[in-house]
Amino acid sequence: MSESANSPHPFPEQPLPAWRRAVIKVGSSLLTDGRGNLGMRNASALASLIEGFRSQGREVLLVSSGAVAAGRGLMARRRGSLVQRQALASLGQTPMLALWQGLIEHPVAQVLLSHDDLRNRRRYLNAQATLQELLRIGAVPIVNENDTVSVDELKLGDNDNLAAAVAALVDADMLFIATDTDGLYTGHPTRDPAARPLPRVEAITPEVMAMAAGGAGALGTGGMATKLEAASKAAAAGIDTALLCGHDERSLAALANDRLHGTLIPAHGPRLMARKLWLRHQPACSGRVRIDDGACRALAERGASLLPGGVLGVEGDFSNQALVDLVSRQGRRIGRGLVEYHASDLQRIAGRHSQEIEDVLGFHNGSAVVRRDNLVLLDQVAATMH
Ligand SMILES: Nc1ncnc2c1ncn2[C@@H]1O[C@H](COP(=O)(O)OP(=O)(O)O)[C@@H](O)[C@H]1O
Ligand SMILES: N[C@@H](CCC(=O)OP(=O)(O)O)C(=O)O
Repeated sequence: MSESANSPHPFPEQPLPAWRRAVIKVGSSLLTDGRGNLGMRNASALASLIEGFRSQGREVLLVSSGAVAAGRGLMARRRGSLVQRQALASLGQTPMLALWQGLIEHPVAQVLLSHDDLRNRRRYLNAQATLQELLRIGAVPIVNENDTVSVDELKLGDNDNLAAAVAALVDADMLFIATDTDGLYTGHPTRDPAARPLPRVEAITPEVMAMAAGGAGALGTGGMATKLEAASKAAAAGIDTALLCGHDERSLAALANDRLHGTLIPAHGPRLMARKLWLRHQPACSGRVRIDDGACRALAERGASLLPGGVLGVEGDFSNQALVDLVSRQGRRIGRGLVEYHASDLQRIAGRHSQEIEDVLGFHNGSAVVRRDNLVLLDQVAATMH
């Protein structure tokens, strides 16, 4: 097949940025037919591509949708209510994984994640360590949402965003989102006769998001909108994203040669440490720490750690390692970070020299209240929060 039925106008070929570790996200539309039966054809071509990358010494993680659609095929059921879809995901997950296992020669490893796993610092670090170890031993991790417990994700069709989160989690260089259309068009590719291909998108502006307003295909859930959200998060994390058609032979052959027929959304800047990304994407803080002008300057201008001497006061009851907002004397939010001391202990060492911590508290968690590698400034936070 040279041109997808969902892609009325071809995309020009362009070079891909160099990459060594990539996340490839495969949508339900590529793995199942209209009735939800799992299909070998596209999966087989994608598996060959993955094997080709592996033989070049490159690392690949797969984020695969298709569990709900496969479960639906098994039970000959419509998607139904949320709990019915969760049950279908549970039924369809094993056949979906078995499909990949039969096609990928390297060992494949099932990884089920929910957004909560990425929100909780300890679970996040555990997931990161497991994925790194799987890559180290040469396995291909196959990630999906843990649909049994992920209520919102099923409603939103969030595997695109999950793929961006996984790419950041493992410090990937590249995020490939393979779907049933060639890339981003200026309007819905089959419903809008004026829709034109966009081979490169520098920034996901509201105007670009509006192009994806047409919703998802028959089997997918998020449509282009969640793919653009994912690309925006990846770009902010310093990761390039490519949107491409996963059932177009020409597109897959080009990819094997580091060329793209699709949409490239380049990274905005250098890659950020995964730890800082995690800090940026947390929705809420447990408390506030008010800091003086000298501390504000030291954080902003010198990238310094926050020391107890710069702390004016504490609001909220938080434990050590909680995420707190750092605010100026006037109450302006400066940044956020993981705090080394419990709120009540921090209150007692506020304004003191680091050397006095042990005398005051009887113990010592280090000289900093928030260490520089556990801290992000507001302009960095604002860039990706929504
Ligand atoms: N501007 C657009 N450009 C390309 N595709 C679009 C656009 N707007 C909506 N779409 C739809 O998004 C679909 C892909 O998303 P989705 O169905 O969720 O796939 P997947 O299952 O791969 O995640 C396309 O088939 C297309 O119908
Ligand atoms: N976790 C769900 C996928 C949800 C989803 O995001 O689907 P899709 O839009 O096809 O990527 C499943 O395995 O069916």
